[in-house]
Amino acid sequence: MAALLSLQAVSKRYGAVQANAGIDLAVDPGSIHAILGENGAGKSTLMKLIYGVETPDAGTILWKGQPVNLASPAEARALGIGMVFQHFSLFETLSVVQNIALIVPGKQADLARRIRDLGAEFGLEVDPAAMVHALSVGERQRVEIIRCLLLNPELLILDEPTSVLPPQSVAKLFDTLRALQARGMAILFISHKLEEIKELCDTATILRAGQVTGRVDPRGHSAKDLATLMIGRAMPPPLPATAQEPGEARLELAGLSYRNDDPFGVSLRDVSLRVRSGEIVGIAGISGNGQQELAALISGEITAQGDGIRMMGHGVGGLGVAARRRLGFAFVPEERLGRGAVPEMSLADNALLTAHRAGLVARGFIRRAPERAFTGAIIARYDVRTPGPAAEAAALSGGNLQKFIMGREMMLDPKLLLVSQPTWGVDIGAATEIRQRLIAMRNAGAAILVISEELEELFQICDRLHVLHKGHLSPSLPVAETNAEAVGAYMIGSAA
Ligand SMILES: Nc1ncnc2c1ncn2[C@@H]1O[C@H](COP(=O)(O)OP(=O)(O)OP(=O)(O)O)[C@@H](O)[C@H]1O
Repeated sequence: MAALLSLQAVSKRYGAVQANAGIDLAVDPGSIHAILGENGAGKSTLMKLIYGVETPDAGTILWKGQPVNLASPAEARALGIGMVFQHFSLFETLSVVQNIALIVPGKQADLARRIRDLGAEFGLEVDPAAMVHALSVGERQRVEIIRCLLLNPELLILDEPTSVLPPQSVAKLFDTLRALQARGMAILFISHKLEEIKELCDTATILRAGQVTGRVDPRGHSAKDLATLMIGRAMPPPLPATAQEPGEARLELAGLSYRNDDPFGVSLRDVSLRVRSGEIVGIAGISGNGQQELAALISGEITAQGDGIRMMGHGVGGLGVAARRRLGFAFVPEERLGRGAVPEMSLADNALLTAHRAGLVARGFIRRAPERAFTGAIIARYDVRTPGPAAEAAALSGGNLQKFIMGREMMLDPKLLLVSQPTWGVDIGAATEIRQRLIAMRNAGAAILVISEELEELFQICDRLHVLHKGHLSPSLPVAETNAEAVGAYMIGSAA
């Protein structure tokens, strides 16, 4: 059987970084082919070459045996290649159907119907009339996947498609992908979740530092083996999360309600929550159930009237982000590009954005040497793979940017830390390290609130959990006394 797509000795360099070096790859029709590798290994770069976003410096790309020069994604799409990116490319001020109509031909009414049909068939439900800015990350991803499927591609590239999906949707997505595979579609699948790769993929190509270091059938290897192949060394052992007596309350929400005027947003009802010094509290739930609103209310991006929110003992309902940060609050938002970091600014200037109080500014002037030193320390401590503090945030691989933002906020040594999706897109070695650092911060007395869709992660690091469902928060569930089924029942609203 001839390969649908093959790459021969393909290379791509960005300045000092050899992102891909002499890569050979063959993708057969009807196969689900995993690309594995740690953060910065060159996976996204390789996919961009295949999708015509970037052009290789050397090597050949063959489509159905014919050499092709893909000068743009439009050319790749015309051949039958579709791609869903790690960072989404939707216009926030347009509706779902308007976004899709930009790429997929057809009348909007017909498209809306096809979006609903595909959604129902593949478990990718989304309201075609909803405005994109009001959608959660998980919902936006559904829109991206639907947009690709509407063009009937022969090869579908998915760059970490499951990183923001709740477990139920992952299972549904896998059913979708298997159905597409059964129709002969080839799928290139990037994921850091090794269990998923074992479950779904029939081939895996492993990249390390831009080169192919292995080709395996993932079904015949344990997740541990795959991790070792990927990172070139054994995994660090997990840190035991020993319980300790929590101290004073650092965050208190008392009967907080928030009416969202956006018809597609979620209103919060009577939310009560307390996070004390020395504990990690998790917010579980499927995205789009009020997580964005809750995070914005706690961070101060939305200021609520009244005294429903207390931080470090102060009523902060009317205070903005900067005033809350001055009390010792730090925050990692869900969207790393745009809100967590400014893409076109250097890492050093991105560090300055929230860490300016860490001695980086004097009398209104930026102190460049301390700024570089602070940024260098984040890079070293959090193993951010980048040429240095002068690199643009947008040039970092997804996982490395996430490590940078997490590192920046954790280096501030906050009294209270709010983190949304702490290990989104981060490889398995770095994810273990980030979780260990969160536990170490807790042990040193920090109060930490983690919003995550990954139940397994929450069970690993949290002392207590709440579940957010349709804007309503469940009672506090001590992790030692609950299990995934009980939490799952709250997640779908079948437990009161
Ligand atoms: N536009 C760019 N400019 C400069 N360097 C870049 C650019 N894009 C990628 N790089 C660098 O190329 C290397 C490979 O990045 P790539 O995004 O392909 O990694 P990845 O394997 O997809 O990582 P992740 O798992 O974190 O998404 C990284 O060192 C990255 O910093």
